[in-house]
Amino acid sequence: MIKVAINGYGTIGKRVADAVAAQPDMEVIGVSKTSVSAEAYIAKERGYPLYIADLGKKPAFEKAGIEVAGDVEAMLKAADIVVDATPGGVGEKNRPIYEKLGKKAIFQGGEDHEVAGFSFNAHANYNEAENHQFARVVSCNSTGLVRIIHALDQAFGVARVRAVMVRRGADPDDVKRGPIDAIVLNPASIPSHHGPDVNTVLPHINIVTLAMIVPTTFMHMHSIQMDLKKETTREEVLKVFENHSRIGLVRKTMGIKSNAQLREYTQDLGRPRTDLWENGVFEESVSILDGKEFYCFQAIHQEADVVPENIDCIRALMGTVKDSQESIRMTNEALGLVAIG
Ligand SMILES: NC(=O)C1=CN([C@@H]2O[C@H](COP(=O)(O)OP(=O)(O)OC[C@H]3O[C@@H](n4cnc5c(N)ncnc54)[C@H](OP(=O)(O)O)[C@@H]3O)[C@@H](O)[C@H]2O)C=CC1
Ligand SMILES: O=C(OP(=O)(O)O)[C@H](O)COP(=O)(O)O
Repeated sequence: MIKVAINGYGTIGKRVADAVAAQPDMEVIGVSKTSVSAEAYIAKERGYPLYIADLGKKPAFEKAGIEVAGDVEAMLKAADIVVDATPGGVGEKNRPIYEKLGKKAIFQGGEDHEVAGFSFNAHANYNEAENHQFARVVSCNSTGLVRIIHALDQAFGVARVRAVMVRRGADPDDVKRGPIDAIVLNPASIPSHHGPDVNTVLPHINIVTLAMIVPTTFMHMHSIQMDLKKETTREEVLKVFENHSRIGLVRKTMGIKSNAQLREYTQDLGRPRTDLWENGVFEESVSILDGKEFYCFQAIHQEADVVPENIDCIRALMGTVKDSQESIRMTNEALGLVAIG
């Protein structure tokens, strides 16, 4: 069993912890936080040993009825590998301790590529991970882009990508963030960081991205155009998506035309935390013009799509499963991830 520590038990960390616990070849040896809050009670409820960054805060946790197993360093020592899901920028500060203890670590998209020196996506570059000590799972938007670009690149070749990201303003629990009544260009300059981020995994792709944020909390929406190298048809493209285990199709007949309806659907499916782990490509939007111009809209659930990627990244870095498709299959089966559509 691979012993996994999750440093940072927040939006991403709590999902990764549950995903690790569901795998047949992994166990959660601890999760960490800095302060007493609702998520500390969830860790207790799930039976995950809770470690804290500053042992000086132990009395506050104990007063709240939450047992503290030790400090973060103790957690790291007990682990084979750590998933660092601390807020963006903190991972970089944590890197020296992983180096000191000689632990493998996975960083998230809030860190720069250079923090790990290797950026990861299970379908695109699983086999390049072995022998690395560090990897970074690219951000939620970049993960969604890499999946669809790589799939079409494998099938038809991709000459160039132009994409617009309409990004959710905040996660559902993030009461301090906005916007409440605005469409904010984020950034106003072009390109947004997503294109260069895609290039950390797929360096040969010609891509330009634009991004803005809007007052929603559930899912980003992408408007994507790609020029393909080989002529194809809409039907052939849909087949590629149907055969991809992390690209789902929001069928026309479902009548879903928004993130809100898609959320209702994942909730009704009984997905944990309503998570949409796969890309949600809107079938009706999938278009091929002049044989080579591809268009679509896709929804990306920001809290969820990186979760299975973190699980595959654990196996890829540990070198325990050599075949990417086998790891992806194991992860999906343990999560109950059967792509929608
Ligand atoms: N949320 C999203 O939509 C996505 C986020 N990401 C990336 O994932 C990473 C994590 O983001 P997210 O989960 O949203 O962040 P959250 O703020 O939800 O969670 C961060 C967690 O880290 C804990 N923490 C903070 N500092 C430390 C520390 N020094 N040592 C140990 N634990 C610490 C916090 O505990 P406490 O609250 O007690 O301080 C909290 O549990 C970021 O890089 C982000 O960019 C990637 C894809 C999507
Ligand atoms: O990784 C994400 O977005 P990104 O792909 O736009 O960087 C997550 O939605 C977190 O983004 P945030 O920095 O707006 O919290």
